[in-house]
Amino acid sequence: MSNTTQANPNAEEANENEQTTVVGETSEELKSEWVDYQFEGDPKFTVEDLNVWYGDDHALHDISMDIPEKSVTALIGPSGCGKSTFLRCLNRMNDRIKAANVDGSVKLDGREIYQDGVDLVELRKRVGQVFQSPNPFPKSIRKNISYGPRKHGDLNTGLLARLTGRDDGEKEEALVERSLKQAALWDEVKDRLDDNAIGLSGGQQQRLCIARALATDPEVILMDEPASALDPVATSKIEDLIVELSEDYTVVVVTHNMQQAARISDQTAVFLTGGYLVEYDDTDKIFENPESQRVEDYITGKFG
Ligand SMILES: Nc1ncnc2c1ncn2[C@@H]1O[C@H](COP(=O)(O)OP(=O)(O)OP(=O)(O)O)[C@@H](O)[C@H]1O
Repeated sequence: MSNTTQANPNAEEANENEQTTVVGETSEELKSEWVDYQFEGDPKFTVEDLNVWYGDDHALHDISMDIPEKSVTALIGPSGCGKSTFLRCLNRMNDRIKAANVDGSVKLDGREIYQDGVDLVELRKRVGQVFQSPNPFPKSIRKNISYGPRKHGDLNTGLLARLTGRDDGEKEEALVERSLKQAALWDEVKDRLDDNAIGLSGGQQQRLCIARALATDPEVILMDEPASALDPVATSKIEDLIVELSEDYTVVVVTHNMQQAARISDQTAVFLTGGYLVEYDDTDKIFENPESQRVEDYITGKFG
């Protein structure tokens, strides 16, 4: 059929231009090379042809990328380019947004998460999330940690459990201690576990939220601007923690702070305006020698 020619009479000329483009953004072929990040080890996530719409607004376009396990992947890019939308696709949090429509494939350990029959509670247990502003429950520090495992039926505590002799009090103590230690908060709160979490500083609250996410034994932790509401000292603690956690967990972090991405991540994906993934590579490569001119302009602060 000659439909293509009719629809785009300049197609031949365009093709010629593409072939002569060296570092141009018009070459789809080059673009896909820039996002074809090769790494050793297994992918935790395999994302293929992912598109997201909010009503008529096409927020993410044909995103394909593998995310390696037990490492830190940073998602960077200007405001509104779709970083949070992408992050929410990894544990299907977009399902909660009525206007959101997701098309494409996201596999976790090789198994499709966008298919009928996926247990979303189980998925979100495996893929935990920490948000931009610390949001502890207005409960004791201890209860913030034990809430998730209790909800998932992994911990029996409370009056009924005590009355029926199935109280997991000791297990709870161990879990609270382990999670708070993992989140580098134990030493600061061990003597006040029954105090309300709202009384903690912002940085402590955010580490408590990380401890809360860890308490349900996730494999992946998604973080959306986890330090943007914190002062430099608290930010530095969160950054150290992220690097430490990546020894055992797969961490995917959205950040506006490019120095932070450079400091903490192993690989960086750069999204640009309109919801396109433009380049994805080792963090050193992205920050020292990116392929895309637009990525270089963004990183050097020429726009965004
Ligand atoms: N719940 C929603 N309903 C409608 N549109 C949305 C919703 N969430 C995001 N969008 C739109 O989708 C696009 C991508 O937004 P998203 O929040 O994913 O970008 P972002 O890169 O994370 O931005 P920021 O860095 O400012 O947080 C934007 O145009 C935004 O307005």
